[in-house]
Amino acid sequence: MIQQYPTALTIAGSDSGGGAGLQADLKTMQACQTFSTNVIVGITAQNTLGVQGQYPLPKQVVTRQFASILADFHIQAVKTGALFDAEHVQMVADELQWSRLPNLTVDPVMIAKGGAHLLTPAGIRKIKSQLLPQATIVTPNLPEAELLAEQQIISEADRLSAAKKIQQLGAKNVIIKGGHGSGPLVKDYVRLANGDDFWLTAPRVKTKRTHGTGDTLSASITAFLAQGLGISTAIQRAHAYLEMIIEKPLVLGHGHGPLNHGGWSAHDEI
Ligand SMILES: Nc1ncnc2c1ncn2[C@@H]1O[C@H](COP(=O)(O)OP(=O)(O)O)[C@@H](O)[C@H]1O
Ligand SMILES: Cc1ncc(COP(=O)(O)O)c(N)n1
Repeated sequence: MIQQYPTALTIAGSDSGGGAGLQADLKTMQACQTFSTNVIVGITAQNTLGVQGQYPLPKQVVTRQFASILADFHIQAVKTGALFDAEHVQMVADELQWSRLPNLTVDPVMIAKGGAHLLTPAGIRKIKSQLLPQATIVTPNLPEAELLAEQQIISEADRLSAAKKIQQLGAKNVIIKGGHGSGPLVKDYVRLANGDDFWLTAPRVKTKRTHGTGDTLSASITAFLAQGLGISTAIQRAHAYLEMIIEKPLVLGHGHGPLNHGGWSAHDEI
């Protein structure tokens, strides 16, 4: 039987609040017309107010999920999200290495919007040494880019030099997201493997309903890569999708609320 629908894999943590992590990835992929399988690396007890508990899963539970997925599906693109610690980053890097799955998006999730750390310092070092060399694209926010590039990022020139340093760690393409910046515009900086670069700019929406924005952008890029789009087009379409739904949030929870992933239709122009 020939698989007839674009299919991806997300390797991530579960968010009981439903707005970020694995749950954001699955909803995003569906909205962007790609089917996603999933490897759950750990479970968080979480809501819009913060992360109340983190429970990384035993190695056997993680590797068994990979085996089940790889035995059945033809995976066209992959993304990683919260991976918790060095041991789990290594597990995932090993599975990706031997399975040789194409189109890897690494979202180097380190700190949740509410301030909780979702990755240990040793986990950050492992992402740099084991995952970035395999990455088609890495999608850090500003604090994550500072940690990966080991430099402060204040000016636009700092973003350019940080993106170059992150490429030197092995990631082919880099997007440094600008949500944590200030000013009336949110500016994401993209540097492609061939050295071309560009900015994606959008009006800063005045909202605290930004839980899962990073997961949503990286899952959307993954969905479009699974469909065979080129990296530059996939990034631009993902950005357009995010900017469309961030303007129509669901009013839920008491903290950083979730996005409305289904808040666009396939007929919308993105
Ligand atoms: N207030 C906002 N208005 C418009 N776009 C935003 C806003 N906040 C974040 N974004 C967009 O959401 C995406 C995720 O950005 P960011 O918040 O920096 O990442 P993360 O969720 O990983 O911390 C980026 O494409 C960024 O441009
Ligand atoms: C399981 C999990 N994965 C990722 C995030 C990051 O999302 P955000 O930065 O929007 O809090 C999260 N909060 N929880």
